[in-house]
Amino acid sequence: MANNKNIPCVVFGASGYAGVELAKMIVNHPTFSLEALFVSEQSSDANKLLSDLYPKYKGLLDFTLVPGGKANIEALKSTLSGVDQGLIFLATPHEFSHDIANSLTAINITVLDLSGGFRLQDPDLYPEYYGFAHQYAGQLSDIPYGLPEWNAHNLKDKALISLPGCYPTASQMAIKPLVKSELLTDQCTPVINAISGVSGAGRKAALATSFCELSLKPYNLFVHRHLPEICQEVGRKVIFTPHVANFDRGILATIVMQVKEGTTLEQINMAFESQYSDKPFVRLRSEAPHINDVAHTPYCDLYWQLNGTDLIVISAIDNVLKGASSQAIQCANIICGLHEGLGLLPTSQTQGAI
Ligand SMILES: NC(=O)C1=CN([C@@H]2O[C@H](COP(=O)(O)OP(=O)(O)OC[C@H]3O[C@@H](n4cnc5c(N)ncnc54)[C@H](OP(=O)(O)O)[C@@H]3O)[C@@H](O)[C@H]2O)C=CC1
Ligand SMILES: CC(=O)N[C@@H](CCC(=O)OP(=O)(O)O)C(=O)O
Repeated sequence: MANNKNIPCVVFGASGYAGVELAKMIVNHPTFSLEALFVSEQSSDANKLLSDLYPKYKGLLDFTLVPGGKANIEALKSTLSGVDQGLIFLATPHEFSHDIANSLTAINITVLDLSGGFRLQDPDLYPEYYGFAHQYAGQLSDIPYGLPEWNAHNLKDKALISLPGCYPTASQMAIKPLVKSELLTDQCTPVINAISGVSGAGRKAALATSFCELSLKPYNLFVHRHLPEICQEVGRKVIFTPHVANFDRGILATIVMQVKEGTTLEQINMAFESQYSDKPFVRLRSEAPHINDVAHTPYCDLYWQLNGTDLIVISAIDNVLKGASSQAIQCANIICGLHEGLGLLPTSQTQGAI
């Protein structure tokens, strides 16, 4: 394993919630080095230090936020052109990622997109769920989906990786083991009720997410853009109702499913254990997780209970970490041939690094 910080990393959207977490994890990573941080060309935060926006990171993240105009992006490309391996993280709005990702891919550079710009394989869904027509329709089915517990084998030597959405991460981690083990009835439509902290809406203030306005509310019933993403990845119809509540971090998803007649608790335990026993970021719990068990951590906590043929699975993650930034670092580690937990877990747990 390389010990030097010799893999340059760039973050677009660095001033946002996902971006600042990426910057922090890269700075603290033993092998990645922070090369540059970008915001939009017109950003009111351009040329400030990231630590000006987040004073708790004074001394750690005193990096300038570069405005992403054409000249600065061309300069970045020329800086990265000679590197052996480099990573560009896009923690930017969906349409911006869609527009810029292909122009950043280059020999020895992998672009990891945290937005939904490339998540859906069916381009016809983009106008309805994302509000723009996809210009790279032919590419979509070849772009690996960065859910490492399921797709680690498919991430290396790729120019562009598309990271899952936050609700889809929590949902798939709960549903996929049961689909793989063929324990769900053919008719079962998983019903997902998920509650997210308000950081899921991003950093820019909005009336609907202000402290006095927000309590706990369902939103985007039947039309949320994560609905087709979850269906695509679990291979069956689901019913998904997102909620947002007045806490800052985390998602707790409660998922109701029907298993086949005669299915035992042992079979369900086995479905989860066989998939996740060697996965360092999944914790199979003996009691229902709370949001605060996972907030500010890179873990997905799972718990289930069976009553006859009715199964409830609870899945909890930090939306900004396992739902976005730490998951991107997990993927980046895998892409670079490192232990997936490097920089995220205690060193004693990442000794198997290549
Ligand atoms: N927050 C979460 O829980 C999750 C977020 N994601 C995804 O990650 C990405 C970032 O999310 P999040 O950090 O929450 O968002 P924020 O709103 O907190 O941050 C967005 C970042 O993008 C920059 N930005 C905004 N508009 C543009 C533009 N036109 N061109 C370039 N940069 C721009 C912003 O800076 P400025 O406006 O100053 O330029 C800011 O740095 C999004 O795609 C989101 O969908 C994925 C999963 C979970
Ligand atoms: C609470 C809240 O508003 N959550 C966001 C989803 C979080 C997220 O960022 O997901 P994407 O990567 O798909 O954008 C929403 O519902 O739009």
